[in-house]
Amino acid sequence: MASTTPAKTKTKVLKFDSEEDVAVALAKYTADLSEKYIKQKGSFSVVLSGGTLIDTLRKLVESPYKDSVDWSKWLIFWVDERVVPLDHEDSNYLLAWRGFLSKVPIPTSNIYAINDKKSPADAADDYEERLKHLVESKILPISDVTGFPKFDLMLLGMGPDGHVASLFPSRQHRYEKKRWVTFITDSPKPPPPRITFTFPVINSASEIAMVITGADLADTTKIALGDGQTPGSTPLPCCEVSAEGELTWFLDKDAASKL
Ligand SMILES: O=C(O)[C@H](O)[C@@H](O)[C@H](O)[C@H](O)COP(=O)(O)O
Repeated sequence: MASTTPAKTKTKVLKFDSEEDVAVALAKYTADLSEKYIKQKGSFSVVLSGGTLIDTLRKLVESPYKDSVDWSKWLIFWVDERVVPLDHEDSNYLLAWRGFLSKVPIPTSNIYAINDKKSPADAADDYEERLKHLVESKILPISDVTGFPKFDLMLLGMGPDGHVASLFPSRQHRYEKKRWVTFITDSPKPPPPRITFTFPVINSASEIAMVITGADLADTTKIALGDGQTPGSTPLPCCEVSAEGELTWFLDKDAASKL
């Protein structure tokens, strides 16, 4: 199989005066990509995270985008999900449903939530199988570069410990190279059971937005963008993110304060 590390990622770092400005810019960026990919390939596959990302996406469900985006062509996935019932307060699906998905007309059949009746291991297998089925049905393409599925846009957050998705610095599954989706039963960030895309899948995306706001992320942002020192000998997960097309960092003033 071809290398899982794309040759060279184009990285853009955008700094904004406030979280509100990040939200405005993120909505325009996402709506522009939606138009570009729908024109190019007839659909737009978007991979969501949990955490504050959904709130930062809030401008996308307002005017003008609420009416101008062709929501019928969107496909929604999760880069990671907590293995809890979909109506549980900890569910990333529920978070996204309340803050985003319930406000726009994305067909329900295009929303790929996890199977919440399964154990973490089985839920990861099930999600990977469903992705494979979408590839076979030519709904999702495979990257020519890596051989992993290629999503149009991944919207990622980051933890102060440098985790992205549910790939944590101190957990071995961050090094998974073969699976598309893996699981963890002892996440250091609660709740403990989670499934997550692996780096080969994340790094095969056409576009990735790292959406980072708040002073508690300033040190990690400095490390991730290469100006600081990584504590310990292995790079933090946030330093391993790359995209086949473009990686764009959206930072507010607080997150960018140590750059
Ligand atoms: O399920 C999750 O917990 C998330 O997907 C996780 O990867 C999140 O994106 C980061 O922890 C950042 O979270 P905040 O945006 O809340 O800081």
